[in-house]
Amino acid sequence: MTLPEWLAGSSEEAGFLRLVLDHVSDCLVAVDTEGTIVLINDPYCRLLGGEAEEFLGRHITDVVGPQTRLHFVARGIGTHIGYPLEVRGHKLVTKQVPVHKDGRIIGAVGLALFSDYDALKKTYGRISKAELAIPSKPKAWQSKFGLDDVIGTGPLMEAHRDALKLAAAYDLPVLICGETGTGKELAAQAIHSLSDRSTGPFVWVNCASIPSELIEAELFGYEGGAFTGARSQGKPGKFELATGGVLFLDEIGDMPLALQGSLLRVLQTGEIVRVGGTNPVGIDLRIICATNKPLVELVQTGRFREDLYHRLNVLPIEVPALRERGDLAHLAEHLLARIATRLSVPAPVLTAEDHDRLVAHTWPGNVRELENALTRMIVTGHISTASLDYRHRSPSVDAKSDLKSRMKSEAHAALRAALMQAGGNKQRAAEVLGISRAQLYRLLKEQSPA
Ligand SMILES: Nc1ncnc2c1ncn2[C@@H]1O[C@H](COP(=O)(O)OP(=O)(O)OP(=O)(O)O)[C@@H](O)[C@H]1O
Repeated sequence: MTLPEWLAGSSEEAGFLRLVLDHVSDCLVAVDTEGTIVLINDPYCRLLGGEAEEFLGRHITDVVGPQTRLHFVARGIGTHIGYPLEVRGHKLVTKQVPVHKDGRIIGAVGLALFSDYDALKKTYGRISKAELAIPSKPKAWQSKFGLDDVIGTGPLMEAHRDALKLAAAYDLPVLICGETGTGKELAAQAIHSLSDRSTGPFVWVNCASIPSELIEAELFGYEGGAFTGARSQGKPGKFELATGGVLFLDEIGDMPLALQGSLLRVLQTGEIVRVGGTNPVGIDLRIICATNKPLVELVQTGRFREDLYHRLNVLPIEVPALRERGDLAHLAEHLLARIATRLSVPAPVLTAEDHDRLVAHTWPGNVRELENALTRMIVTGHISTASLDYRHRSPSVDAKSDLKSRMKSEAHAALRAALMQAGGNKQRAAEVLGISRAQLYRLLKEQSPA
């Protein structure tokens, strides 16, 4: 092994350290903050098929390949554990950790946790068989859906699935547009699941629902004591949590203008600064945005920054509205089966009359509305869609109070169905309905006798 000056030396300790590093049977490499290799042990040199002198002083990506993240780790994006890497035809599972000195990051070390992928798979199989609990990423960070969950037939849906596959193949920003409930979040999750970042987190932020005074701290994190009520040890923001994966910015059209400026700066510099902090932290993530707002119109009327729009709109995806898709019957059958399984009841069969009713409706709430109507059908035995046509009808003044009470009772029926579907879990029921927890509690309160 050849050591950099700061590790080289003739003392007994330095000699012993060199031997230890070479006798570690796993590959080990260290870089400085520029990503330049400053240390590499014999096992790694053997895997690379060369001598240490050939590799020292070169950038890690030149030697190991572009998919390594060690140079980002050396710039402070955090630790990667279990990061898969293919080096000269060898599949490794690595751990990449920053090296600190006097409270500052001075580089990073990459260590192969497993150099033999097949052996790892066999070990994993044995562990799974023994049903040992393997700690997993928190559920909220994982994408739950893949391309197979995007149900639909016909040319529009085929083109949609092709667009998702294309977006998954390139590590570029994606802007997903479409009406409410069309499956924009589903599309974002499918892209993440299909992409090279699938082992990284999928972190979701709803730009419309976070109070504007909290949104900076939520996105960029904060240092301890940054403001009244802040945790003393500080908190990482969504950008940091999404390191190595995808940050999904839902309802981007509702992002306050001031924050749009901050987001643009992050995208330009690739760094964030926590609220109350001074040190920039490098970030490595992919941004996927979604909106049901006409973003171009928002740009024209000055409510959305044009420069940010162009940064985000690299790979645009338009999710078709349900009424345009032409595959309603197919989708309905599929969803009915899925909901029935979730509720542990047999799936009802749709009659010709049911089909007619479904096709006659315009589905302003798209697939989410269809899911809810079908859930209600399972619970009540009949399809009720009419009152949800409110956006497409103009009721007379006399009809308004009747319409209001019918909408209320529809909302309560939907609430009961969603609670059943979610096994009584209110958070999940709110998600099923696409409303906030506070709205769900309001509905529950309305429903309960005074
Ligand atoms: N093609 C599809 N196949 C199966 N399920 C779908 C499809 N599209 C949407 N869904 C389902 O419809 C519901 C709404 O989807 P999603 O939350 O992705 O919509 P959205 O467009 O992000 O909604 P919003 O604009 O209100 O945030 C989810 O339960 C989702 O699984």
